[in-house]
Amino acid sequence: MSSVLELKDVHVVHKARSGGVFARDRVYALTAANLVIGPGETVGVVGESGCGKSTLARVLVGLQRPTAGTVTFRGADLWALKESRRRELVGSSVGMVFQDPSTALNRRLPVRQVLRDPLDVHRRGAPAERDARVRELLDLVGLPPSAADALPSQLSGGQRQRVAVARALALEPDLLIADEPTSALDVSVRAQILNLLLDLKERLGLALVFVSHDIQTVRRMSDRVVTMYLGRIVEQTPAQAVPLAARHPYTRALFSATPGLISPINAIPLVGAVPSATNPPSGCPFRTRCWRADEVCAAEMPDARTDADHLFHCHHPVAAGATDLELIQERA
Ligand SMILES: Nc1ncnc2c1ncn2[C@@H]1O[C@H](COP(=O)(O)OP(=O)(O)OP(=O)(O)O)[C@@H](O)[C@H]1O
Repeated sequence: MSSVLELKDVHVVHKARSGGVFARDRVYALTAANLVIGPGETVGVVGESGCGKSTLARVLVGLQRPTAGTVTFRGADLWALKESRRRELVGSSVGMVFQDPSTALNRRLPVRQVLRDPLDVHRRGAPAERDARVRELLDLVGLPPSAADALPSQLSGGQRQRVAVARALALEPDLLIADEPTSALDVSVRAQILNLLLDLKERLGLALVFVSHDIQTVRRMSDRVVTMYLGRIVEQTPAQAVPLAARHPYTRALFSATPGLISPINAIPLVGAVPSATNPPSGCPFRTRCWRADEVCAAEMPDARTDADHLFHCHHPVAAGATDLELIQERA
């Protein structure tokens, strides 16, 4: 498959922020991540808080340099490039929409300048063409031309997020990364922003990576669901087959706990807390909370197993099509 972007065996290790017990403590934010984003594809990323979703998003948009592994944009090894070339490649291939448009946009600049900035930095077209592009971008995200004169603080949260989307699209990227793009917005405008992203994706043929706590929305929006646990991608499932076709016990538990899906009352319990990312368990990261785990899971990280376009890391996967009730009974 041709790819817009590819991660191969990517690791991100941070020094622990103050509060780590020892100065040498390391946080394993992303471990051995392999991911291929195809043209026009929507990939949804799910997992509990702290599992590495934002770190993955930052790697995908070239904001986070991996500690190890390769990030390939349009066939080029991103971090092997000179800085100027890397900035140019990232700028023209990928746009990012952050969680909170109030902090993501410079409050002192009018919207016109917010949108012109990437065009100026990357010297796109003559000045008159840049102004025309600003008008085009506003139209693309459903804002009137008069919005160009407003300061971000004069706009509503939903309008600000539209400006943020327009800025992300300024250089005509192939890929848009949206990290929790609606969680800072009023419930009433969330659907509008999600619909805008889907509409733009269709009209512009964009690939979209959508990170969210809201797994129902991820499932609805995506072609493929990527499940993360403690810094690892543990499963990649075609979205229309989630949750019943998911084979990783964690994906099943995560989705069964979502109201409105399959069994809102009889959720598979996720017992215990996520272990610390400074001291992840040996073997499979989920094994300390998994009802199927045995000594093999403690000894070895499971290799990727594939089944058509489905991929999972588990020594003891659940049967495809097993119901939540069956899994709850098995667990009891
Ligand atoms: N700059 C950093 N320095 C130290 N640790 C970090 C840094 N950035 C992230 N981490 C840690 O790396 C792990 C992954 O963080 P990340 O923000 O990617 O998770 P997340 O899944 O996006 O969480 P959330 O859903 O709460 O936003 C966490 O343990 C986090 O505390």
